[in-house]
Amino acid sequence: MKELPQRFLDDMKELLMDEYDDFIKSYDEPKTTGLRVNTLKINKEKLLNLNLYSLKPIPWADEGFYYNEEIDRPGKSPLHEAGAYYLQEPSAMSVVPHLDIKEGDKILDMCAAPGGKSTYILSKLNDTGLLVSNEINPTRIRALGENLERFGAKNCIITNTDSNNLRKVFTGYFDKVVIDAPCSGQGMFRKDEVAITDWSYAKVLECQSIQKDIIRDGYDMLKNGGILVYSTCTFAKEENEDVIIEFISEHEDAKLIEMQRIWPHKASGEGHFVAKIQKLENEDCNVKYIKIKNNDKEVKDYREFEKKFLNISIESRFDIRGENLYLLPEEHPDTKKLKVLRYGLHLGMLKKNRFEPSHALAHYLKMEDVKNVENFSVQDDKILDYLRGNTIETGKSRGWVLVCVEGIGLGWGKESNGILKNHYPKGLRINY
Ligand SMILES: C[S@@+](CC[C@H](N)C(=O)[O-])C[C@H]1O[C@@H](n2cnc3c(N)ncnc32)[C@H](O)[C@@H]1O
Repeated sequence: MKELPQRFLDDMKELLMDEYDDFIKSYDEPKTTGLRVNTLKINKEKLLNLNLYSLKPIPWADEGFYYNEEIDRPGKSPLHEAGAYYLQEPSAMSVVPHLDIKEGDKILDMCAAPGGKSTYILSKLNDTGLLVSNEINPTRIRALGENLERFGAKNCIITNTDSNNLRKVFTGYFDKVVIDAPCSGQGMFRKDEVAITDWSYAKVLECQSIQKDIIRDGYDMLKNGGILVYSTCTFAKEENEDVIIEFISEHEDAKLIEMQRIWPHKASGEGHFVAKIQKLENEDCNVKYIKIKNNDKEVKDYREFEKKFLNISIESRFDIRGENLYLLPEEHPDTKKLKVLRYGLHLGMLKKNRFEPSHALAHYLKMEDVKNVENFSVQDDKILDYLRGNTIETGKSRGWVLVCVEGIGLGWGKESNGILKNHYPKGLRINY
């Protein structure tokens, strides 16, 4: 490993005192790796029974497991492509449990890309409530979009803006806000040498200034009694306790519920800081809602697709943008002042006299929701062939078919003359 910066070592010595030597020794250990089960798609027992990886439970996350990257490759599995789990650094899984999510909660993830916390929130919401998943960086937001799509939830809006713009739209609205703040990334040193090269004390102070701004904005967006969870993957006190203590001292009605650290020399994880704050003041909510139009005529082709190929009928909460048909979330705040990447579930395209289902819909539907299904075991090479973009010989001619792995939707195929034409998106096809 690269040499650690002297300023970092001096600060850690001052902070950790007698524990400092153990902390430094932890840098000789291999980095930890984890996966988190998406309970919207598969339960833990089923994944464990498939016996694919050497999984060990992560103590602070019910859905989380350590895997051994020397022998396991969970990122290269059709189950990963199907959104059955998300690969996440184990200590980062400690954040969402602090939100104590209840079904129906309205939640904001303010710094969301690539989606570690947002995907966990979607599993916990169990397709109820609302998640607004925001990312300021227009490049990083692409990975966020793909990861959230794979998780297959309908009540989700993805925005691309800063905390100040969000605050103007959502003051006093959310039950829970999570701020996984941009930080100087000291907890990344063991897994990424670039994090060591990029680090400087100036960066600590620069991040602290951003952190102070975004925590204020995040707090304004909570309703009375709402919970804010602030986290970082850095060890610097300046970016953790100092930010929280200054914030609490400036907000009489903010109650600090807890602050917790995961240290790499005390637990199996790269390290994380989490603070939980409750808002005990009334804030007028300024949110307006989108008016839902009656568009039965425009969605006629979609309804025909539904009758022919699905066993369910989706609620009439449609939004049509050009050829694109969306299902609005149950809670549908008006976000026209914000840059929005995704507003609810993309159902597909309204083409001339026909409807073409989207990849997002394939991830959303359960196997039993669809009339025509080709379901493969994860060990079957045909599923890899499908993910590579190849056609499948089925001997049937049923039209739209949902291709599944272990009962989880992966993507569409269109069947005619005994051949299933591949509709797995070109940009997502695998090369292994
Ligand atoms: C620690 S990462 C988030 C990781 C993510 N929560 C996860 O679990 O996958 C911090 C994110 O904050 C974003 N960010 C940077 N400055 C920001 C700002 N002023 N407001 C909101 N987000 C910001 C960064 O682009 C980065 O994606």
